[in-house]
Amino acid sequence: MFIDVAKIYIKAGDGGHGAVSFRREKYVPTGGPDGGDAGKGGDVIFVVDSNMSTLLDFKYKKKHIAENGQNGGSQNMYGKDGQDLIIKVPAGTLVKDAETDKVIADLTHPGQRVVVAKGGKGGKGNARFATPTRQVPDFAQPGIPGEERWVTLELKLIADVGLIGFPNVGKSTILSMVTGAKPKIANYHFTTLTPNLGVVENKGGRSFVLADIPGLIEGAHEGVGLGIDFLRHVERTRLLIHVIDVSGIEGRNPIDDFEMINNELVKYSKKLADKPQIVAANKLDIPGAEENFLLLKEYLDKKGIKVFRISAATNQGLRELMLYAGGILDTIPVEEEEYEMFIPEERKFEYEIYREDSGVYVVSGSFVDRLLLKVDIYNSESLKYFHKVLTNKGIIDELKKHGIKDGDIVRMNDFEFEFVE
Ligand SMILES: Nc1nc2c(ncn2[C@@H]2O[C@H](COP(=O)(O)OP(=O)(O)OP(=O)(O)O)[C@@H](O)[C@H]2O)c(=O)[nH]1
Ligand SMILES: [Mg+2]
Repeated sequence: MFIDVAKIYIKAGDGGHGAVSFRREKYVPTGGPDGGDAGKGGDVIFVVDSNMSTLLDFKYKKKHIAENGQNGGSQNMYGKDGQDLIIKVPAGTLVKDAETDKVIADLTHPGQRVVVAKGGKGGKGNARFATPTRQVPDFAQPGIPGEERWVTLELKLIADVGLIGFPNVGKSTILSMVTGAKPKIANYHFTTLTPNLGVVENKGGRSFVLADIPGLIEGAHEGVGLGIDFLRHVERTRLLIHVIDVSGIEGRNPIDDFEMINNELVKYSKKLADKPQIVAANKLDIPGAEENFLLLKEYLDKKGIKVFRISAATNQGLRELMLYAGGILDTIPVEEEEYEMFIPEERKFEYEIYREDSGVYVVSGSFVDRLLLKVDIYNSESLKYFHKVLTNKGIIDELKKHGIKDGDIVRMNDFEFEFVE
């Protein structure tokens, strides 16, 4: 089975909590603080494995969770970091945030590694908060939760040239004749159910990777037949070879075939429809094909589209076609795929300030969410730290710009406090 899309849940490890602890020594009623720092949560890291060719593994295993960091201990004991979780994927895997469909990572070359979910930082132990004026810090930092999200994995085969066309026109036959690939070939529609790849070793020319995908029919963009999902695999090619059966044995007109397939391409993506395309008129060994070929050629000549006369079954014209394809490949610029990159909420420094009708100043956003996680609002020492961060990050100044005065109320999520300069 060929699985080329999968949706999985990933979660990086949570940071452990810093410890609150005091030394106990003989004859000393209360020793100094000795609560240790906690460990960081493990990251979730994607790595390209050249031995993998499908996303099949992800059909059964949906949840991928990295280890949490350990809590800090007394006597300044550090908590251990959680272990990273390595997820292996085949080359050509695009990792997208499932919610926004934005791209998190584009994994193309073997060995490539990308951290897709960051482990949370471990909290500092109370020993870290001791200062000359604060000798008994009775608080420590909690750990930060690890990033978590649902991601969609999409596998796009990495080929230079793609074969497209109606079912049964001879796409797989071409692949089998010009590469070492052994795709299934048969005289019925939808013989090919999953894409096939092969390498064209162009002697005296440029070698390239050729992809054969399942056939398209009218309405493919609405899911008719096998649909157009497989077009994803030719999205990254530089050139399309549009295979048309000019024998007419299936009762269709080759010119209509050409238009119909291109119409489906446009409905899938304008970019794909605009890709350079050459036509391979196939099955010229069948009587009557020649006439149809001439009509098709006249039609395509007017459009400036290059057409080749071939018979895949008898290996006629394939070498010229492949040499031509290899020859123009380098003249076609590789289009850098443009996608909207995903920036995790947790990594943005974002907040918003506004004044409610009641007069309360509201500060909200991912920055606030994160800050509140680090602060123990019932602890005065921790609150001083909180105030310091608000000052350093410019939030106090922002509040003043919004006209805040001493005694006004500020609300951050569930936490309200009186503003005092
Ligand atoms: N006479 C003749 N038959 C051909 C030629 N090329 C392919 N065929 C036959 O056409 C039928 C379909 O060939 P395939 O290569 O499976 O066609 P396909 O386009 O891959 O079909 P799908 O996978 O169903 O989309 C098979 O019976 C082939 O033997 C040709 O040049 N001449
Ligand atoms: Mg086929």
